[in-house]
Amino acid sequence: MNAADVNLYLVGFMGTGKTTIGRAVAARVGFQFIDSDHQIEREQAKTIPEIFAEKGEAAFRAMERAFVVEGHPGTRAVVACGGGLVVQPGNLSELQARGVVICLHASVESILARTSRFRHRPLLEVEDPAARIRELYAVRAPIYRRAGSMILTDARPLGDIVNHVLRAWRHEAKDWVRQRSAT
Ligand SMILES: Nc1ncnc2c1ncn2[C@@H]1O[C@H](COP(=O)(O)OP(=O)(O)OP(=O)(O)O)[C@@H](O)[C@H]1O
Ligand SMILES: O=C(O)C1=C[C@@H](O)[C@@H](O)[C@H](O)C1
Ligand SMILES: [Mg+2]
Repeated sequence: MNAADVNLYLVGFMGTGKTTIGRAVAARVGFQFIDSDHQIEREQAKTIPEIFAEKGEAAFRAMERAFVVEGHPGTRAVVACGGGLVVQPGNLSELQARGVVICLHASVESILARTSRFRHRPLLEVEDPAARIRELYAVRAPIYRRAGSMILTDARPLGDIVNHVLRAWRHEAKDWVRQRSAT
């Protein structure tokens, strides 16, 4: 495969900017943009809060698993992954086999500010969302660190973050192709 066609998967905690950055990066390179949360909502004809309330988190995780295994194209896609998608065993290695994985990162303060504006993240619908973010981030941090190169999205112009992601992706796509052709 040509390095210029390799998929990009954006992973990371809620509110780190996967959807926003992913859409902008896809537009820059003319790739298809896919968001796992949006695709699941479309397929289920329900919002994520409705899925969590009516079917439970475990059912949502099974939908994410199905998305990873069969829900997206082979090449030329930028995929924004739901914040908990790589926490489920096996999903990260599937993504890494299909393209470059980059992890977006942000401080608890930024995440809190960005997620408090909208109420569509059921895991943060608690009395003390800051404590919940710290708690969840602590559990997930080792998994996110393993996922791929980390790009900080705090207090930086969106265009800078997009350029940084593009550079990291281009660089890593060459290694990704090299490794695959060596095996
Ligand atoms: N670099 C940034 N600076 C300021 N605001 C940002 C930045 N990136 C994203 N935002 C804003 O933060 C909010 C959350 O961003 P976004 O929905 O892209 O996050 P996400 O990582 O996709 O979250 P989730 O995992 O819940 O889907 C949005 O309102 C977006 O406009
Ligand atoms: O971090 C998480 O577990 C989640 C993140 C969102 O993208 C959604 O997938 C959902 O709200 C769960
Ligand atoms: Mg998103």
